[in-house]
Amino acid sequence: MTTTTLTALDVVQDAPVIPVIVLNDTTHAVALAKALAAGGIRMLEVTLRSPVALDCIRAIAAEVPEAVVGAGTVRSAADAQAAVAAGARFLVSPGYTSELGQACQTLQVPLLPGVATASEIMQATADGYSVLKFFPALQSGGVPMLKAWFGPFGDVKFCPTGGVSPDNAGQFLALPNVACVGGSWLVPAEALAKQDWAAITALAQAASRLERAV
Ligand SMILES: O=C(O)C(=O)C[C@H](O)[C@H](O)COP(=O)(O)O
Repeated sequence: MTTTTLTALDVVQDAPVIPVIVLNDTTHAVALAKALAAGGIRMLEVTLRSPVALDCIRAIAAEVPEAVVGAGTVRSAADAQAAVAAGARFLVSPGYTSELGQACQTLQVPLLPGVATASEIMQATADGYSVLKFFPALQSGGVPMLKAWFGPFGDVKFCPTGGVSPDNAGQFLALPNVACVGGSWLVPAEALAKQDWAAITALAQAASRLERAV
Protein backbone atom coordinates (compact mmCIF):
# COMPACT_ATOMS: atom_id res chain seq x y z
CA MET A 1 0.00 0.00 0.00
CA THR A 2 1.33 3.44 -0.80
CA THR A 3 0.67 6.59 1.16
CA THR A 4 -1.61 7.96 -1.50
CA THR A 5 -3.94 4.96 -1.61
CA LEU A 6 -4.22 4.14 2.11
CA THR A 7 -7.66 4.96 3.51
CA ALA A 8 -9.02 4.96 7.05
CA LEU A 9 -11.01 1.84 6.16
CA ASP A 10 -7.80 0.09 5.06
CA VAL A 11 -6.31 0.94 8.44
CA VAL A 12 -9.16 -0.50 10.51
CA GLN A 13 -9.85 -3.52 8.31
CA ASP A 14 -6.31 -4.86 8.13
CA ALA A 15 -6.43 -6.70 11.49
CA PRO A 16 -8.82 -7.00 14.44
CA VAL A 17 -6.53 -4.96 16.72
CA ILE A 18 -4.49 -1.78 16.34
CA PRO A 19 -1.79 -1.79 19.01
CA VAL A 20 -1.44 1.45 20.95
CA ILE A 21 2.31 1.73 21.45
CA VAL A 22 4.27 3.88 23.90
CA LEU A 23 7.99 3.88 23.14
CA ASN A 24 10.58 5.52 25.34
CA ASP A 25 13.65 3.99 23.72
CA THR A 26 14.33 4.53 20.02
CA THR A 27 16.40 1.37 19.83
CA HIS A 28 13.27 -0.71 20.54
CA ALA A 29 11.21 0.65 17.66
CA VAL A 30 12.33 -1.46 14.72
CA ALA A 31 12.47 -4.76 16.59
CA LEU A 32 9.05 -4.13 18.10
CA ALA A 33 7.49 -3.32 14.72
CA LYS A 34 9.00 -6.47 13.23
CA ALA A 35 7.72 -8.57 16.14
CA LEU A 36 4.17 -7.26 15.73
CA ALA A 37 4.22 -7.65 11.94
CA ALA A 38 5.51 -11.21 12.34
CA GLY A 39 2.38 -11.91 14.37
CA GLY A 40 0.09 -10.49 11.66
CA ILE A 41 -0.39 -7.00 13.10
CA ARG A 42 0.83 -4.47 10.56
CA MET A 43 -1.01 -1.24 11.39
CA LEU A 44 0.94 0.23 14.30
CA GLU A 45 -0.10 3.29 16.30
CA VAL A 46 2.93 4.90 17.91
CA THR A 47 1.65 7.49 20.38
CA LEU A 48 3.20 10.96 20.43
CA ARG A 49 3.48 10.68 24.17
CA SER A 50 7.23 10.42 24.49
CA PRO A 51 10.05 12.66 23.32
CA VAL A 52 11.38 9.91 21.05
CA ALA A 53 8.04 9.05 19.38
CA LEU A 54 8.83 10.87 16.12
CA ASP A 55 12.26 9.23 15.92
CA CYS A 56 10.60 5.84 16.45
CA ILE A 57 8.09 6.53 13.68
CA ARG A 58 10.94 7.60 11.40
CA ALA A 59 12.87 4.39 12.12
CA ILE A 60 9.90 2.08 11.57
CA ALA A 61 8.92 3.87 8.35
CA ALA A 62 12.46 3.50 7.02
CA GLU A 63 13.28 0.00 8.17
CA VAL A 64 10.10 -2.07 8.48
CA PRO A 65 8.35 -2.15 5.11
CA GLU A 66 6.10 -4.99 6.24
CA ALA A 67 4.46 -2.63 8.79
CA VAL A 68 2.41 0.54 8.29
CA VAL A 69 3.33 3.03 10.97
CA GLY A 70 0.85 5.60 12.22
CA ALA A 71 0.89 8.18 14.99
CA GLY A 72 -1.43 8.29 17.98
CA THR A 73 -2.20 11.02 20.51
CA VAL A 74 -2.33 13.53 17.64
CA ARG A 75 -3.88 16.59 19.26
CA SER A 76 -3.17 19.46 16.88
CA ALA A 77 -2.43 20.35 13.28
CA ALA A 78 1.20 20.78 14.28
CA ASP A 79 1.27 17.23 15.69
CA ALA A 80 -0.23 15.95 12.44
CA GLN A 81 2.34 17.76 10.31
CA ALA A 82 5.26 16.53 12.43
CA ALA A 83 4.01 12.94 12.40
CA VAL A 84 3.53 12.87 8.63
CA ALA A 85 6.95 14.47 8.11
CA ALA A 86 8.42 11.65 10.19
CA GLY A 87 6.73 9.02 8.03
CA ALA A 88 3.40 8.32 9.74
CA ARG A 89 0.92 7.00 7.20
CA PHE A 90 -2.19 7.30 9.34
CA LEU A 91 -3.10 9.37 12.38
CA VAL A 92 -5.24 8.69 15.44
CA SER A 93 -6.48 11.41 17.79
CA PRO A 94 -8.02 11.12 21.26
CA GLY A 95 -10.66 13.74 20.37
CA TYR A 96 -11.70 15.81 17.38
CA THR A 97 -11.45 19.38 16.22
CA SER A 98 -12.33 20.65 12.76
CA GLU A 99 -8.89 22.27 12.65
CA LEU A 100 -7.29 18.85 12.97
CA GLY A 101 -9.67 17.34 10.43
CA GLN A 102 -8.85 20.09 7.94
CA ALA A 103 -5.10 19.67 8.51
CA CYS A 104 -5.32 15.93 7.78
CA GLN A 105 -7.30 16.57 4.61
CA THR A 106 -4.62 19.03 3.49
CA LEU A 107 -1.92 16.48 4.34
CA GLN A 108 -3.93 13.76 2.55
CA VAL A 109 -3.38 11.40 5.46
CA PRO A 110 -6.10 9.12 6.88
CA LEU A 111 -7.29 10.17 10.35
CA LEU A 112 -9.21 8.14 12.91
CA PRO A 113 -10.70 10.94 15.02
CA GLY A 114 -11.58 10.21 18.62
CA VAL A 115 -15.22 10.65 19.66
CA ALA A 116 -17.22 9.87 22.77
CA THR A 117 -20.58 11.60 22.17
CA ALA A 118 -23.25 11.84 19.48
CA SER A 119 -22.41 15.51 18.91
CA GLU A 120 -18.76 14.68 18.29
CA ILE A 121 -19.79 11.99 15.81
CA MET A 122 -21.96 14.57 14.02
CA GLN A 123 -19.08 17.06 13.86
CA ALA A 124 -16.59 14.48 12.54
CA THR A 125 -19.00 13.03 9.96
CA ALA A 126 -19.99 16.53 8.82
CA ASP A 127 -16.29 17.10 8.10
CA GLY A 128 -16.08 13.89 6.06
CA TYR A 129 -14.83 11.40 8.65
CA SER A 130 -16.84 8.19 8.98
CA VAL A 131 -14.28 5.80 10.48
CA LEU A 132 -13.89 6.93 14.08
CA LYS A 133 -12.07 5.95 17.22
CA PHE A 134 -14.41 5.55 20.21
CA PHE A 135 -12.33 6.83 23.12
CA PRO A 136 -12.22 6.09 25.99
CA ALA A 137 -14.48 3.24 24.97
CA LEU A 138 -15.09 1.32 28.16
CA GLN A 139 -15.31 4.42 30.33
CA SER A 140 -17.73 6.13 27.89
CA GLY A 141 -20.33 3.40 27.69
CA GLY A 142 -18.64 0.48 25.95
CA VAL A 143 -20.68 -2.08 24.05
CA PRO A 144 -24.13 -0.67 25.01
CA MET A 145 -23.11 2.77 23.72
CA LEU A 146 -22.01 1.33 20.37
CA LYS A 147 -25.31 -0.55 20.11
CA ALA A 148 -27.19 2.70 20.74
CA TRP A 149 -25.14 4.57 18.12
CA PHE A 150 -25.82 1.91 15.49
CA GLY A 151 -29.33 3.33 15.02
CA PRO A 152 -28.62 6.96 14.12
CA PHE A 153 -25.05 6.37 12.91
CA GLY A 154 -25.36 3.02 11.14
CA ASP A 155 -23.01 4.17 8.38
CA VAL A 156 -20.15 4.91 10.81
CA LYS A 157 -17.46 2.37 11.68
CA PHE A 158 -15.71 2.52 15.03
CA CYS A 159 -12.43 1.45 16.53
CA PRO A 160 -13.17 1.31 20.29
CA THR A 161 -10.04 2.04 22.32
CA GLY A 162 -9.48 2.51 26.03
CA GLY A 163 -10.19 -0.31 28.44
CA VAL A 164 -10.31 -2.93 25.68
CA SER A 165 -8.54 -6.17 26.61
CA PRO A 166 -8.39 -9.80 25.45
CA ASP A 167 -11.27 -10.45 27.88
CA ASN A 168 -13.74 -8.03 26.27
CA ALA A 169 -12.36 -7.53 22.73
CA GLY A 170 -14.63 -10.26 21.37
CA GLN A 171 -17.75 -8.45 22.60
CA PHE A 172 -16.74 -5.29 20.76
CA LEU A 173 -15.67 -7.11 17.59
CA ALA A 174 -19.04 -8.91 17.39
CA LEU A 175 -20.82 -5.59 16.77
CA PRO A 176 -21.72 -4.61 13.18
CA ASN A 177 -20.34 -1.07 13.60
CA VAL A 178 -16.96 -2.13 15.00
CA ALA A 179 -14.24 -2.66 12.41
CA CYS A 180 -11.42 -3.28 14.88
CA VAL A 181 -10.37 -2.38 18.41
CA GLY A 182 -7.34 -0.53 19.74
CA GLY A 183 -5.38 -1.46 22.82
CA SER A 184 -2.10 -1.34 24.62
CA TRP A 185 -2.10 -4.98 25.70
CA LEU A 186 -0.09 -6.18 22.68
CA VAL A 187 2.95 -4.28 23.94
CA PRO A 188 3.29 -4.84 27.69
CA ALA A 189 5.86 -2.50 29.26
CA GLU A 190 7.62 -5.45 30.87
CA ALA A 191 8.04 -7.38 27.62
CA LEU A 192 9.31 -4.21 25.96
CA ALA A 193 11.84 -3.57 28.73
CA LYS A 194 13.07 -7.16 28.48
CA GLN A 195 13.01 -6.98 24.67
CA ASP A 196 10.98 -10.18 24.70
CA TRP A 197 10.01 -9.98 21.04
CA ALA A 198 8.77 -13.58 20.94
CA ALA A 199 6.20 -12.79 23.63
CA ILE A 200 5.00 -9.78 21.64
CA THR A 201 4.74 -11.81 18.44
CA ALA A 202 2.66 -14.37 20.35
CA LEU A 203 0.31 -11.65 21.62
CA ALA A 204 0.01 -10.29 18.07
CA GLN A 205 -0.77 -13.74 16.69
CA ALA A 206 -3.54 -14.23 19.24
CA ALA A 207 -4.94 -10.78 18.45
CA SER A 208 -4.87 -11.32 14.72
CA ARG A 209 -6.94 -14.48 15.17
CA LEU A 210 -9.80 -12.72 17.00
CA GLU A 211 -13.09 -13.08 15.16
CA ARG A 212 -14.96 -10.00 14.04
CA ALA A 213 -18.35 -9.41 12.50
CA VAL A 214 -17.32 -6.72 9.99
O1 LIG B 1 -2.88 8.31 23.68
C1 LIG B 1 -3.86 8.17 22.96
O2 LIG B 1 -4.14 8.93 22.04
C2 LIG B 1 -4.68 7.04 23.13
O3 LIG B 1 -5.16 6.58 22.15
C3 LIG B 1 -4.89 6.47 24.42
C4 LIG B 1 -5.11 4.99 24.23
O4 LIG B 1 -6.21 4.77 23.44
C5 LIG B 1 -5.27 4.33 25.49
O5 LIG B 1 -4.11 4.57 26.23
C6 LIG B 1 -5.49 2.87 25.32
O6 LIG B 1 -5.11 2.30 26.47
P1 LIG B 1 -5.55 0.91 27.03
O7 LIG B 1 -6.81 1.10 27.76
O8 LIG B 1 -4.40 0.60 27.93
O9 LIG B 1 -5.63 -0.05 25.88
